[in-house]
Amino acid sequence: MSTAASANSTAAEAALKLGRQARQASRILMSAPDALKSRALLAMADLIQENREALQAANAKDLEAARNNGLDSALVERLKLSDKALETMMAGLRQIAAMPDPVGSQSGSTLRPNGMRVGQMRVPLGVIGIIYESRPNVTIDAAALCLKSGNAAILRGGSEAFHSNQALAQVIQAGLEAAGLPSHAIQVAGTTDRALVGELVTLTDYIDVIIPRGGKNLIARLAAEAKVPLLKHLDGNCHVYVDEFADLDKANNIAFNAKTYRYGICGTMETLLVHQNIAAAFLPALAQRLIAHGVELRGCERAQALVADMKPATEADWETEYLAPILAVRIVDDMDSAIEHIHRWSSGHTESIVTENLAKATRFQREVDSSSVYINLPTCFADGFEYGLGAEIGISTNRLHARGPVGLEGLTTYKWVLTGDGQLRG
Ligand SMILES: NC(=O)C1=CN([C@@H]2O[C@H](COP(=O)(O)OP(=O)(O)OC[C@H]3O[C@@H](n4cnc5c(N)ncnc54)[C@H](OP(=O)(O)O)[C@@H]3O)[C@@H](O)[C@H]2O)C=CC1
Ligand SMILES: N[C@@H](CCC(=O)OP(=O)(O)O)C(=O)O
Repeated sequence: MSTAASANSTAAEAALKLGRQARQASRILMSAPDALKSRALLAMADLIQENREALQAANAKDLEAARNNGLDSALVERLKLSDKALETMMAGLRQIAAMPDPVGSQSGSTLRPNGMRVGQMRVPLGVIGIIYESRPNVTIDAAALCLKSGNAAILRGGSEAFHSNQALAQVIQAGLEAAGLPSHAIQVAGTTDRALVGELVTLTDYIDVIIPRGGKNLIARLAAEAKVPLLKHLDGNCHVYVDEFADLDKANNIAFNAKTYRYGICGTMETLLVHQNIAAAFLPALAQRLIAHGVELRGCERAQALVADMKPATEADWETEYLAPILAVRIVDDMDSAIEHIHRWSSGHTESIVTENLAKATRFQREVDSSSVYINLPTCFADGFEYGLGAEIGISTNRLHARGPVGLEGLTTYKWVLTGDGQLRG
């Protein structure tokens, strides 16, 4: 067997093992009592606290390798298990433990003329495979949300976070054991081999949904190879449109926050659209503030005429998710042109309008077809915790079955439940 063929057969075996174990665990997890699931989550939070040093030591290995490999600073930042990141992870686990269990809740009960009752019951999706970026907090957020919603999970994080994720896997395993839940309920892939991803996405007997969080490279592969349904969490080419009726101070702060809160997250504004009537009054001051903060601006000709230090933007800039201190700027004739630009170039993640005109704001919110559409808010609010979901698996850019930040409810589906008293059909 050639080396490549042998690597693939190893990946196939590893994927099959993960899938089988997950399916077995999911049968138990589907009907596990909330008290046990919450006990496991609280145990994981305590274990993070107790193992802070070991977790940060594992993370230090990843950080050193990342710096040696010249990883971009925004990406190094999201890789870091700082004290604050650990605190946030523990808070998230405790918060999710305290949330109501969606599994088993019933809704929409109606009484049919023949006396039978028809309703719906929330049930887990089953086994979820998650392929995500090099961001260790996602390992805990995803584990917590999947467990609480009764789903078994196979987690495949980015290769730069390998040591951190292996250390977190031990915390997850110990937490499951402490609650007497199957240890395969949440499995963290023990390899960075991308061949495993290729195998996992074909395991239709064992995996019900794959959630890919990532960029164009990942999705190109999955679009070609996946047989398991995908709940895509893809790139965020997000826009802020500053309308002619905007409060300019408010708009300045919103645009600045949308770009600079964190450059590496998918909710970061990548293109600013400005109505021509307020461009001269608005753009130079914001540009000065952004440039002083280290942001490079690339603009259309009209924007360049207003800001000296602006490079020319090309079509590639309208399309690019920089995830970096770079912002594309375009002056538009009116709101319709802004919406047209968004529909042409947006990735359907998150967009925002800044205006004091309620009618225009409402029309923008209705007509822009992205998973989240804001009025007078920065796009970096695209986050499950900020939406009150406790945490998020990510931001779904799918149209089905969940859109935007996906929390517990997004990880469930429903079954119809009917109750009668011997009614017969026909
Ligand atoms: N909508 C959302 O919720 C989210 C969207 N994103 C988007 O992700 C992108 C940035 O993250 P980034 O880390 O660069 O994403 P990547 O797409 O490079 O990586 C994400 C994951 O996919 C894996 N991967 C990438 N390409 C392949 C492939 N061809 N075959 C198998 N596995 C692959 C990576 O593994 P490996 O480590 O081997 O490269 C990693 O685990 C941005 O576009 C961002 O907006 C990110 C997070 C959440
Ligand atoms: N929603 C999260 C970010 C999610 C996300 O995709 O981040 P990243 O992995 O940096 O692209 C937040 O706002 O912190």
